[in-house]
Amino acid sequence: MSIATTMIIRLEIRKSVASFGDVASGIAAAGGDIVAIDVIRAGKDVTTRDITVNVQDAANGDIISILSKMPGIKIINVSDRTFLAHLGGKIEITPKMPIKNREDLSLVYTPGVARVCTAIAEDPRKAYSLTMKRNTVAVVSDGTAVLGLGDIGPEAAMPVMEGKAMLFKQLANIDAFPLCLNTKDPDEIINIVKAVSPGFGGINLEDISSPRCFEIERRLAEELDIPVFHDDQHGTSVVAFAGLLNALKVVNKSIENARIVVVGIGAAGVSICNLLLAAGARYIYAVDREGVLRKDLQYDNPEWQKLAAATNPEGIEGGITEVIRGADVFIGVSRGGILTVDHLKSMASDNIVFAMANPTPEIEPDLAEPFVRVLATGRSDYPNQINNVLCFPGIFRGALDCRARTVNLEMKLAAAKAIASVVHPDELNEQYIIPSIFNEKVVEQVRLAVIQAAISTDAARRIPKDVAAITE
Ligand SMILES: NC(=O)c1ccc[n+]([C@@H]2O[C@H](COP(=O)([O-])OP(=O)(O)OC[C@H]3O[C@@H](n4cnc5c(N)ncnc54)[C@H](O)[C@@H]3O)[C@@H](O)[C@H]2O)c1
Ligand SMILES: O=C(O)C[C@H](O)C(=O)O
Ligand SMILES: [Mg+2]
Repeated sequence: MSIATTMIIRLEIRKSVASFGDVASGIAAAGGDIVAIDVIRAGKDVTTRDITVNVQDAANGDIISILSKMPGIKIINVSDRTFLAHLGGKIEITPKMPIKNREDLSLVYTPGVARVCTAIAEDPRKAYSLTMKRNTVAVVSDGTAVLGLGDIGPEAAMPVMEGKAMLFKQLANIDAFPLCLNTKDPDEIINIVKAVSPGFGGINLEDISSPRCFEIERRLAEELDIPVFHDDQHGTSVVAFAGLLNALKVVNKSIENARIVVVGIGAAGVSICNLLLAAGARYIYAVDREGVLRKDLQYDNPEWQKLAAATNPEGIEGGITEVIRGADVFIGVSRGGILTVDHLKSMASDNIVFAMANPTPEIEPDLAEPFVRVLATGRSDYPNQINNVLCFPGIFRGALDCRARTVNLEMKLAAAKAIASVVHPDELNEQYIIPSIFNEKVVEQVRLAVIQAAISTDAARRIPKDVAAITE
């Protein structure tokens, strides 16, 4: 699929050798459409210009290669719309009121602020009413499992964390702060998160590689009284389960009898297997690089050891090829390109395939489509986007609003069912098993379901007014 995009090319034209006309005809020849020209520097011999060009993705490379071969032309920089959207970062902090005069200053800052500080010192619970704590989430990453890109480091992880913060704000009005840590040591990560936690109402762990992520989350959840939620584990499993509930309805199969292959038993894969087991699945086959997990093998990773005992009931040996034969469902949370058309052909009829690796799915959707009944990916440019963004804004909105101590299994199952229920049974079909992230009902319904589940499991410390009104 080619998507029209805009690029800005900064180039120097040496006037004695080339003219702007040469540049314009080069761009036109490669299929680009010039929409703006800015003169950055007009020297006697050399002029520097920014040329804004509309192109089809496919033509991108052609334009640059034609221009770079032209005598007298030097390309200084090329930006596309994606890069331009990231200039200087994607979020900022905005005060709720302006400070216009001394009176305002003495309210929000010294001396007025001191009385508020004292009130909180006397009763720390007041942090929820007198600071931003009730609406803040820390998005914490060490940059070790960023999308499917792997260990690219904390600086390189920032654009994803800023993106998550944008989504928290736009979809659930939550103020989220990207915190990318320059350490991979679980003890140090735990200590840092605990140390910064007073200002936050919740902790969203993101893109921390497995198996380290399991211990980090478990210890933080035990030691903090605010919800700690590893999005790649639970956000992903909630959304995958929501999609699966609806996909199974489309093909008229049950979760209890479906043979489900999950590939990539890292953060997302472990949590998906656990949630599906909790929801009644009996035939799960958990495959990682060394093959399918089996009861008769020993694993260093305690999560794998537990899963091995609860999955692969027949003790099948081998890898994807062996377990996908006759399977009803494939869920990929591993890396791009590991699934083949032959794998798909060997599945049961009316098969369901969720190729969720980002940004490159386990199989190209165009390649898979003819051999799959219900197909979903993690991407926004194909139907059925199964991405954890359908979960984390609503689950945190609910958890913050009822001041939940934790996010427990019941809250996750409730969130998944809420997401699935946004697709009305009349609308349900192969191309529409999961609501769009822009569907405003998603956050609203996930929030409500999560609060109700938190209340009924004693995880809530307060009942929001609107929920109290419904339950009265
Ligand atoms: N769509 C979504 O909402 C969503 C959410 C979370 C993660 N993901 C994607 O899922 C993938 C995994 O994310 P994660 O956070 O669980 O990472 P992770 O590093 O914790 O786990 C990845 C696992 O995949 C395994 N793996 C790699 N290559 C494999 C292969 N060829 N065969 C079998 N297993 C293989 C690794 O050994 C590892 O256990 C990434 O591509 C990520 O972008 C998608
Ligand atoms: O960030 C995403 O788009 C989803 C998920 O958190 C991932 O790591 O791939
Ligand atoms: Mg992630």
